This record gives sequence, C-alpha cells and structure tokens, in this order.
Amino acid sequence: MTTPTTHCSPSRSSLSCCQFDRSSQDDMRGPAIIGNNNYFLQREKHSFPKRPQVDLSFRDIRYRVKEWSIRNFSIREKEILHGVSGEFKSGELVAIMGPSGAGKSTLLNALAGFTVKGVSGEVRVNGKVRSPQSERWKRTSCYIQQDSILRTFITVGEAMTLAAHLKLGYTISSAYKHSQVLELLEMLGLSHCYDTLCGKLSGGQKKRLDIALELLTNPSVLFLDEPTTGLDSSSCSQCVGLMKRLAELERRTVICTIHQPSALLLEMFDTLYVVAGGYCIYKGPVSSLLPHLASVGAHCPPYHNPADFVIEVAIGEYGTSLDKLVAAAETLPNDQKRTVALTTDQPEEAEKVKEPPPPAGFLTQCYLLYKRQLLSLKRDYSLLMARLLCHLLIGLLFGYLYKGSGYRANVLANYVYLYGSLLLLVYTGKMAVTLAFPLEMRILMREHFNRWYRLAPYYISILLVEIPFQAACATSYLVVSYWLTGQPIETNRIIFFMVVSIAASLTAQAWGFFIGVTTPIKIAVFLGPIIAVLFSIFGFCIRYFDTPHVFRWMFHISYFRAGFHSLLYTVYGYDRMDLLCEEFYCHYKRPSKFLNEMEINDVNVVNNLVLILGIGVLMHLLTASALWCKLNRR
Ligand SMILES: Nc1ncnc2c1ncn2[C@@H]1O[C@H](COP(=O)(O)OP(=O)(O)OP(=O)(O)O)[C@@H](O)[C@H]1O
Repeated sequence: MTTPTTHCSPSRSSLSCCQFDRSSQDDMRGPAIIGNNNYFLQREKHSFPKRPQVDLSFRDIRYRVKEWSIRNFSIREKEILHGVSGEFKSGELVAIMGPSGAGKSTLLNALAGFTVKGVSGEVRVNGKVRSPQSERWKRTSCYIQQDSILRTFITVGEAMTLAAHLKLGYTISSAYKHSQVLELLEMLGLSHCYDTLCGKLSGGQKKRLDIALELLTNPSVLFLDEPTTGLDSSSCSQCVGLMKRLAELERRTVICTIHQPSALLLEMFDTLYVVAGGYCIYKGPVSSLLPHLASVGAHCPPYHNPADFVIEVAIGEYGTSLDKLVAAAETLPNDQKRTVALTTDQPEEAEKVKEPPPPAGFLTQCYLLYKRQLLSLKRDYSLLMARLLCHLLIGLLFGYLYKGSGYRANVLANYVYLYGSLLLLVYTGKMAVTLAFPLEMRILMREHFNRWYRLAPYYISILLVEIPFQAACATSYLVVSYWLTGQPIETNRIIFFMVVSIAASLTAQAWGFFIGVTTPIKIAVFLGPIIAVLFSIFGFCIRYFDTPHVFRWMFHISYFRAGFHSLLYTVYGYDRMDLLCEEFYCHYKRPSKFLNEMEINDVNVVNNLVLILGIGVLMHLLTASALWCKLNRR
C-alpha cells in the first residue's frame, strides 16, 4: 500500500494541483466562464448504470415536535413546518432558501426521509406516494449532511474503494469499480488527492468527496444540507457549479438548502423555494422572483442582491407581512413543465434504467468495516498505545504497592488489591467506549441512512476491534500485577482469575456502549462512573444479610459483585493452604476463615461467570436495539 500523503498530490491522474488552482480562478469569474479547463465540466463518460429520472412533489408537509415547557410544567406541541407544498422536477437544481430558523433544514430532512417522526403530509415520487423507509426510495436518493463526516485517517482512494465495495457489492468486477472510482474522482476534481488522508482535505474538497462517495450508486435525487456553508466564494462557485452539472447530466434532481448566495450563484439555480417562519413564501424559477415580490409591493433596489433582498423581505424589513407573502405564494402557478418521469410511454428510456448492483453481503460488510476500523487504528494508534501503556504502568504500580500480599496472611491488603483491580478494569473498559461512541454516531447516521451497510455488520466490526483490545489491555495489567503481588501460581486459579477479570471488564465495556449510545456525552461522563460505583459497593465490605432488603436485588444483578466474589474465591477458596504469617498471630492465616467471615465460602465461579457474560450480552443487545431505534425512528 502506498503511504498516504497529507496534502493533495498529482497521483494516478494527469491532473495536477496547478491545474486545480487555475480552475478555481476560472470559477471565480462566474458560471458563464466555467469552461473546459474546469474539472467539473469534463464530460461524464456515462459508464454509471442509468437510473430513473425523478420528479418530486410534496403536499401539506407539516413537522410537529413535542417540547417540554418548564413554565407550564407540561409538554406542548410546536409546529415548525405549517403545511408546505411544492414540486421539483428532474434535471433541476433547486435551492431552498430562507432566513435563519425558517425551517429549511427541517423541510430538506422531511423530503429526504431523514426525519420521519413528527412529519405529516405526502411526498410523491413520479406521482406515486413515497414511503420514507422504502428500500426503493433509499436506493434512488442520497442525503449529504452539512458537516463533512469522514474518517480522517483513511485516504480518499481508500474511502472511495471501500464505499464502492460496500455499495456496489461483488457482483461486478473490482476493475469496473476501480474505474468508477477514478472517473468520479476525476469528475469532481479529486484525482490528485487519491492518496491524501481525508482529514487533510480542504473544506471544499471534503464536500466534493462527500458527493463522490454518494454518487457511486448514481442516485437520481441528491439532497444537500447547506453544501456551501464554510466555503470561500471560489469554492462556493465550484460547489454550485458541480451540483448544476450533476443535475443537468443524467437529469438528476438536486435539492439543497443555501444561505444567502451571491447574485451570480443564485442565477445558477433553476428553481427557488423560499421558506419563512415554516411557510413557503416563494416557489418557482429564479428569474420570476423579483417580479413576484414586486407584485406584493416589495421592490428590489437597483444593484441589490436578490438573494439578500428576499431574505430581508421575509423578515419584514420592507413592511410586507408574512401572511401576505404566504397568500401570494399560494397563487403562484404550478410548474407546467412536462413531467419527464419514465413511464410506460417511454419504453426505450425505461429499458435503459438499471437497478444498482446489490450491495455487499452480511459477512463481506463485516469484513470491509472491520478492515476500515483496523486501517484507521493503524494510522492513529496513539490512543490505543496510551490505553495499553496505562494498564501496564498501573499494573506495575499496584504490584509494587501490594507486593507479596497474595501469599501473606495480611488478607486485607490483598482484598483491597483485588477490589482496586476490578474497579480499574471496569472503569477503563467502560469509559473508553462511553466517550468514543457518540463521535461514531454521526458517521453511522450518514452511512446507514445512505444504505452503505446494515447496523449489525457495523456493530460487529466495532466489537471485533474493541473486545480484543480491551481484553489485551486487561491481560497486560493482570499478568504484571498478579505476578508482583504474589498470587498463587496454580494453573486453574490463574485461568479463573484472568477469565473472570476480563469478562467483568468486557461487560463494563458493554455498559459503556449502552450509556454512550443512549445518553448525551455530557451526561454519559458522570453516569458511567456512577453506575460502576453503585454496583461495586454491593459486594465490597457489605454482606448480603447486612444489606437493607430494598437493595438486596442489586446483589443478584451486580456483575461487579459476581466478579469480585469470584476473584476472592479463586484466590482463597478451593482448599488453599495456610497463608504466610510473619507475626505472632494472624487472624486470617487460614484462607477459609476469611471466606467464612465474608460469607463467600460457597461461591460458584462458573455461575458467576455466566451471570457476568449474560449481562454483557444483554447490554450489547440493548445497545444494538437503541442504535436501531436511533437510526430508524428519527
Ligand atoms: N426537533 C426540534 N425540536 C424543537 N425545535 C426544532 C426542532 N427541529 C427544528 N426546530 C426549530 O425549528 C426551526 C427551524 O429549524 P431549521 O434547522 O430547519 O432552520 P433553518 O432554516 O435550517 O436554519 P439555519 O439556516 O439557521 O440552519 C428552528 O427554530 C429550530 O429551533
């Protein structure tokens, strides 16, 4: 494998950075000047499977959310979109505009099917009612979020190749997929970044890579949430120019939300849909915007940017009320353009339409996602190394502090060592994933929604990395500290000790996944430790019969208690011989005496192990269910 570069370099393509810079300058001169020098206007070779053209219409779209009102101490319903309607044709570049908080992203999310909960109304695709969850719709469309969410430590080429394998499966040859990848990268002006790490791309390049990744299946409808936000004017023009080209070639429907574009950029859009306060105040061609506003008494001053003007009108700066604008928008004629949907009257066109190849199968998805995880970790191993080193160092420290406590009759020191060890393994197992997972969520949301893979392979690929690593960390700690503290060197005891400790650590990790998935990061930070401590006190220095009745159930479900008692029994049970007494009298010279007094003289280690692992499996199932709900019940 080639070493990834940290900046775009001319590799695998005749196109160079110098050409890119020149094209950027061309773009700044406006759309009319974008010529053959520009990457984005290079001819598409049409090697992608032809996809159906899609006309999208929507009626009475409403979005309601339930809000908790502290003042009234009740839940109230708030309507954000108030029954908007419209129609977007294939081959059109559509801009959804409006003041901040008008409902642009909400409308885009509802149309894309990204938001389902709370949305009512009807969306039709080529005249047929669309279900947002339908597989057919998901195959036809893609949704690109505002923030570019890419894995920073894989290269552009690797990201594209992996996406191609996942999305296009293995029914088509790797050579064909590679040619698709190269063609798309060339089309989007990213060929020279093939070996560049995604994290090192510029904002504009990231946006284009986002688009390239989704274009692999050649979707008919592209939804983009504020694709130009955060870009300079040159990159904005490039981005809108690219979207325009995507709409024109193959007559895709490209719909994006946009913040106050320049007059030049605005002209590149075919259709404008202006939202204010959750209502539509204009829908139609860009060229008809100013005449329409003039008809309601809002005259655009000369040399004023129409995009700025319509926003100013929407927020009432020209004295035109929202009601008047909404009423005027309702009188706008529907688009009379011919519907270009592929229906039975166009059999030869319809014949050319192909379903994209089936995506990779379950096991292949697991393998590819696992490979991606490993690749990222290989390049960014500092965190893993830190985790491993910390375990080793703490093992040395504990070993030093409790040196020899394993064979001495000073049982209390060993008792504290065993408790501390388990607490350490529970904390490190839990917190590492509790905090890391919320960051993963955004990538998962985007890729899962765009049908890259299913949830189960994704989750399995994460576990295939996290479980062995946590087990390795725990082992490194246990080996060092077990030996230094002088615990009994007997095969069975060593095996039980290691297995129980690692199992408890992995179950804590499962809890960590669950907390990370179900709670916001700020709450997860303290909820994780609180739960760990809560379960740990039941079993440590408190006996079952001393525990108030109301808390006794905690004994039965505490994997910490099960783990701790099993460790004590493994070390002191199974008829262990007398401990070394270096003083005149040692109360716990006989290990069985200690176990008797702690009321843990009949521990069944295997049963406890089953309980620990059972809770771990249960937590993973609950995590997967919570993830499924998050992904599918938005
Ligand atoms: N789930 C929700 N709960 C409560 N309010 C919401 C929710 N989703 C959106 N809103 C509110 O709806 C309004 C519209 O939000 P939206 O994100 O669609 O605005 P926008 O036009 O895209 O704004 P911007 O341009 O600033 O991103 C905002 O006032 C927002 O606070």
